[in-house]
Amino acid sequence: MATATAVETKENLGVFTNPQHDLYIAQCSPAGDDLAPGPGEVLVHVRASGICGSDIHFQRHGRVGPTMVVREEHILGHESSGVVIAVHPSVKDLAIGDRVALEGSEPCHVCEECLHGKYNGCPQMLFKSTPPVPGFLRRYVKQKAQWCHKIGDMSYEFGALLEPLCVALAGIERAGVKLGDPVVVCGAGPIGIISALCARAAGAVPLVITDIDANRLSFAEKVVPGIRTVLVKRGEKAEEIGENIIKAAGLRPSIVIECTGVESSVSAGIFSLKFGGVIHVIGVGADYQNLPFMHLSVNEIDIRLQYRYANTWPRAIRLVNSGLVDVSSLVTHRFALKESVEAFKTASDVKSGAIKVMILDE
Ligand SMILES: NC(=O)c1ccc[n+]([C@@H]2O[C@H](COP(=O)([O-])OP(=O)(O)OC[C@H]3O[C@@H](n4cnc5c(N)ncnc54)[C@H](O)[C@@H]3O)[C@@H](O)[C@H]2O)c1
Ligand SMILES: OC[C@H](O)C(O)[C@@H](O)CO
Ligand SMILES: [Zn+2]
Ligand SMILES: [Zn+2]
Repeated sequence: MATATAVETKENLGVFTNPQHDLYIAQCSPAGDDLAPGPGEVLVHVRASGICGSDIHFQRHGRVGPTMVVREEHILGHESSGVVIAVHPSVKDLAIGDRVALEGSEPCHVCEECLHGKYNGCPQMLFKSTPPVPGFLRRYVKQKAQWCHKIGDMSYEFGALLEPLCVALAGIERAGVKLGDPVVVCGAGPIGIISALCARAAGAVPLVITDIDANRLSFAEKVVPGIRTVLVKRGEKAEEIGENIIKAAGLRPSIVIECTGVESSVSAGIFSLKFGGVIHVIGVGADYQNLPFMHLSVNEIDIRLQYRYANTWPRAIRLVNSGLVDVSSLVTHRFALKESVEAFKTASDVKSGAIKVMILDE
């Protein structure tokens, strides 16, 4: 097996933010002699990376929640795929030329959560792009072979979309969606739309999606066959939104998959649910939120939440390859690595009509 020293490389460039909220492209590691992968590692040329809402959050607000805080120069990106360009001799199951999707997780493998297969709860987790761990938004990255998922001849863009699909799959599993379940998705961003695609594939019917942005709802109607929409007006009471959801669905749903993290949207989802229903919250938001406690109590509504995913990639790859979950319409904008600043502007501007913005490198 060749090592990185045999590989011809261009300048390694990364997409950075910092505590001053700048966004810039600069030289980054690994470079030069450091490009050679270490034991258990491969060197990957990152070919496609999606911009996630949390990348925008880290840049604009400097943090996600109270613990994930940008305290120094920081490389963004955790929705990436690429091609293996060098392999350490200890790695037996990857070869130069393999296309791989990169999983950002790097857990400890020995704690209780890891041993029980819930490595997303690992207290020692080093998650790429969650500060202080640098992300994948760079040209070259060294990656443990274990966290490279082979994607065969799948396109790099689809490979990058596997990450938000994994978020949605973990959501569908924890929400417990079954054939014929009436399901509501709150928020028609990428996570909401992919969750709706997954819920549909899992047999949810009827399927409703909400948003405050009419364009996002139109987009959802185009890509998720048969979905019904509810336009939420700013300042509208959660109870009213709940009623509108029930009207659109024609009944009280049994499951809400909440993909905004906005307090009024979480409450609206709760008010729409039937007795014994489940609200599964993927969205992240304010550190403390008010919920309609007594309504939850007298309706025996279960609240579940989610922190990323575990063991979802193989399933996501099968779903995309089989066409059961069609992610082909989600990418609305494409930029080259050197245009990343523009890419972030587009992804953060609601008026751009962006759903998923991809950063590509040749
Ligand atoms: N739990 C996890 O592991 C995990 C993983 C990935 C993303 N997330 C979170 O999931 C959420 C969705 O991600 P995304 O990339 O789709 O984000 P996004 O910001 O693109 O989408 C959120 C959507 O919610 C809509 N919205 C805002 N307020 C609303 C309201 N009151 N009612 C209805 N809709 C409203 C917005 O218009 C937008 O379309 C984010 O909070 C993100 O940080 C969580
Ligand atoms: O880091 C906190 C983020 O919300 C998650 O890691 C998420 O974006 C993964 O897709
Ligand atoms: Zn993300
Ligand atoms: Zn662990």
